[in-house]
Amino acid sequence: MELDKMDENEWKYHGEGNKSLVVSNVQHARVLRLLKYSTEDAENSHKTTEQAFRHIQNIVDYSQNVMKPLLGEKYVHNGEAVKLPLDFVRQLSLKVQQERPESRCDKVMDTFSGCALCLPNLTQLSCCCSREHRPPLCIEIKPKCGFLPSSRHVTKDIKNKVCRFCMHQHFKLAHGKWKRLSRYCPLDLFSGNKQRMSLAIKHLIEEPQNNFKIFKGGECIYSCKDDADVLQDLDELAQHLRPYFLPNGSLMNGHQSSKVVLNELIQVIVSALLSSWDPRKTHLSEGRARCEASLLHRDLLRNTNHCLPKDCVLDKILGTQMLDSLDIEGLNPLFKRVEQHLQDFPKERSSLQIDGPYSQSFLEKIQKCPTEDDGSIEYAVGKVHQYRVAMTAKDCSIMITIATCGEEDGLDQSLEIQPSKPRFTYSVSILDLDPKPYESIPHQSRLDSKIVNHYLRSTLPNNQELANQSVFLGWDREGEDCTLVFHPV
Ligand SMILES: O=P(O)(O)O[C@@H]1[C@@H](OP(=O)(O)O)[C@H](OP(=O)(O)O)[C@H](O)[C@H](OP(=O)(O)O)[C@H]1OP(=O)(O)O
Ligand SMILES: Nc1ncnc2c1ncn2[C@@H]1O[C@H](COP(=O)(O)OP(=O)(O)OP(=O)(O)O)[C@@H](O)[C@H]1O
Repeated sequence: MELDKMDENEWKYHGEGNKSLVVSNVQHARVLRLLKYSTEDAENSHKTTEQAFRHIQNIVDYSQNVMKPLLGEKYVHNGEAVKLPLDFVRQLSLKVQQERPESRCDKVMDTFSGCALCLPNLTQLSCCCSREHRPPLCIEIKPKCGFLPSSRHVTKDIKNKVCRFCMHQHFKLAHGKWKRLSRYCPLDLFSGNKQRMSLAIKHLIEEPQNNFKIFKGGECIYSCKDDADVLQDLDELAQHLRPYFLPNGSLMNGHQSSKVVLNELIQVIVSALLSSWDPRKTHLSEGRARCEASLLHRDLLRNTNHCLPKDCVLDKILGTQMLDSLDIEGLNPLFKRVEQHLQDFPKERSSLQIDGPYSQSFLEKIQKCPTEDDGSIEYAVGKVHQYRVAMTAKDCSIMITIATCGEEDGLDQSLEIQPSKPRFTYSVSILDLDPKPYESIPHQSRLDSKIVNHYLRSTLPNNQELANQSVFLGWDREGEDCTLVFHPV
């Protein structure tokens, strides 16, 4: 890529999240990830080129030096910070504007700094040796948090029974973020049990929200529609997938074939998520792997063995998420200890690496953090760093890219679901591995209370937990909507 000869016509809109907008190159398997600002402070908060470049370099360093060692070399692509001509970035911003979903237009793309992150396009296969030349399929899953907390600091028993995602669904529905509840439960996906995993993926397909997308040849063919009233068209999706999963000339009729095709897709996703070269298993603790809100029959939840192949992508993500060992409720006092220490010794902010640099020594602070609280600032900082890394792992996405291949395509990585079925070459990657800001911890604490209180109020009206704890009624001042809540004493 020649940075001084950038042409906006060679790039197109690819997708976006809350913090960044992504464009893909029409010829090469590369994307540019540009940061976004909220429209209110776009004028005031834009950074100088040097500051923006440092910010993006921090993301690269964090991916490379912190997340890659934790998640595994093969899954993480840290990318490269680049400086682009301002004219190119402005033209690009105008070009992509009409493609952007309305729900994301509360933020604008950074057109001031010219800085971006250049990454491989993970919807393409780097070595696509398929002889059939069918465009690769890519399945993107944002799995979210896959375990229940076991921390003794948790004050609400419901947090030991129902997972954060399932509780959060009710809060999101009430606040208009989504129009329907998703039946997906991350604990089913992370269970390692193929039946539970298949059901989790089926629920993601039914209601993708921001947790599931499919790309074909780099184009997004399936995701949550901006008009969330519209139900997903599964037959249309199956039409796209049919050539990959059903042999030519299959006589199956429309609806029947859609079911078969989607089922095959689910089996391929499960196999890719569980694929590992390591024969060992990670056993999951029973109590942390079952969510009472999951729709699965209790017997299935109870009678299954919960384990993940060691080093499969789910094992790596779950292990990193579990660095949050204290839960936000146990972390909060340690965050306050760090805050107090920084007030007393502001110069130590840099040696404690509160805002980076995300170097080898940042990783060491995480890995060498004492297991018991010895009252030290080192313990508190280590736990805060661990929590932030766990937050990144709770918000990352998995990309599974597959292409059909024949018997003769001697491939290193291939998925064979059953000998009679098509074989796929595949790659699995993890994306969106940005550091979560230290300053966001108080927000996490407030959000946690809001989600749990809302869940208790909305799903369990005569809830014993609330009844036991409430002595007087008051207004939740943290809530944007000033909802009536019970205050524990
Ligand atoms: O807090 P959560 O669990 O709602 O996660 C946020 C995500 O919402 P979700 O629940 O996945 O729809 C949210 O995703 P959406 O904007 O809702 O697509 C972001 O990923 C946000 O991260 P960041 O602040 O942009 O770095 C995420 O915030 P962090 O908590 O990871 O900072
Ligand atoms: N390297 C990549 N290759 C292909 N597609 C990508 C790549 N990076 C990002 N994308 C696409 O762009 C979308 C937005 O990227 P990303 O998730 O990094 O944004 P974000 O703003 O950080 O998200 P969040 O809302 O989680 O903060 C992704 O969901 C994915 O579809």
